[in-house]
Amino acid sequence: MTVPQGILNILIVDDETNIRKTLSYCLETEGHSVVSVANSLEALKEAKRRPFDIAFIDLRLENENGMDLIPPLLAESPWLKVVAITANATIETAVEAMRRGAADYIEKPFTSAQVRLLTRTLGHIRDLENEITVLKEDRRRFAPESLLQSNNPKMQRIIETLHKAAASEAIILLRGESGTGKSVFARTIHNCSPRAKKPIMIVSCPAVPSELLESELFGHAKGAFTGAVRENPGRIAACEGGTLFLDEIGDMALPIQAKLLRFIQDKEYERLGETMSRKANVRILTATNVNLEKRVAEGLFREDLFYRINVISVHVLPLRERREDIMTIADDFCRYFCRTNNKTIIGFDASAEQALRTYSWPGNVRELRNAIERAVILGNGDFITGSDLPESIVPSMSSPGVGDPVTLSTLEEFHIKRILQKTSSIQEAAAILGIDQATLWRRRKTYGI
Ligand SMILES: Nc1ncnc2c1ncn2[C@@H]1O[C@H](COP(=O)(O)OP(=O)(O)OP(=O)(O)O)[C@@H](O)[C@H]1O
Repeated sequence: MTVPQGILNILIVDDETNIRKTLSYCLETEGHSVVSVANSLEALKEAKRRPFDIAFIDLRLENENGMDLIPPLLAESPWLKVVAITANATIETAVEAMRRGAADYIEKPFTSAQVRLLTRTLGHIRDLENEITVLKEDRRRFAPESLLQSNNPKMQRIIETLHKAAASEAIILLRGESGTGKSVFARTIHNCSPRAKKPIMIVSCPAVPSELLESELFGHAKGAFTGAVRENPGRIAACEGGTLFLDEIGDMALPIQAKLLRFIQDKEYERLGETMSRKANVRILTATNVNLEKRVAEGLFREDLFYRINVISVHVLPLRERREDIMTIADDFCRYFCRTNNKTIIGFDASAEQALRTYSWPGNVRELRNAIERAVILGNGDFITGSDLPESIVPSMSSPGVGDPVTLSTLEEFHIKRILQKTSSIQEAAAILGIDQATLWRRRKTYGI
């Protein structure tokens, strides 16, 4: 279990001065901020004044029942984790405290170690809850409905197909250039499917070295290979009941393709280093930005697997082929990055709009997103201007050459862009650049290409 790093706000409600002192000392030495009170009235007053994460409540307060304090405290702070302190715990008292909303209970006399352990566990739960709130907020900001709209008739048909297919169990193959939003579509398909409440796992095939991809997907037993110091259940097991999204499936090595085919056909697989077959109920979504038919013809992709994953195949259009969406998406990003950077920018001036509308966007929505984020951060006025946009999208700007007064990373970005435009697969581009595919994948994410 991970120990929470955050400071917790803790309330202690106990009529015994000694208990208040010992508990406070124990929790404060752990770095937490503690407030201790002797009765319900003071407890409620404190809870109105500041948000607490955990409350230790003695069930036997001087003239009152601590049990009665639990519901009003929770009404004030629904996230609060209440620990009931009992003198001689009976199952009935513990059950009653839990029924009223306590998260746990501790019996007197208790040790500092018990208190610390309990606090860490509850703090860990609070951390997870906070994380979920942040993720939900992120999801709300990028709500599928607002994301998946297009002014382009072809894209509208594609979106409609995906909405229909989402409800089924069908494997969907998302095709399209890098950065067109295939992963965004995959998440949306999952979120619109009956599996929405279960996890979606995303595995980007080129991002994981080939020799590790098999164990990443299917898991491994302890000692299955050098370095396998503990067992790993794998991503398939981790998204039981949910969806597994295999990004850039065209880059998957042949031996792993064979194992994936078996899983798709039989819903069965084995962990690395084990002979026992395991079952899993997982829907597969895939994406590729390479020509899979060509890879089949070259013997690099199994034909039988290709037919299996090519049930519903959708081509997500590059941004340059749906220019009517550029300004809508740019406006959305502008609003989003203004919120996250506390800026108030009204929109784009004519020069910026002209540049955005005419640029070819080889990095598609990803490149547009990066350009707008940068412009929002750098922009000073009410409007984003052409000069706030990256040099690469302003037409008059020529590519930097070796020896020009530019940074190494600018040169690298331009060079990688050029090579990607000239080559038909990631492997080919990586081979020319002299770096491995995983490195190229990371560079593309960094530069938004
Ligand atoms: N319709 C959209 N609305 C808002 N943001 C989008 C949209 N499509 C893509 N994006 C953003 O663009 C970036 C690239 O999207 P995504 O990773 O889904 O592309 P991809 O086609 O899967 O790329 P790759 O093939 O390189 O994995 C992400 O930051 C994503 O949030």
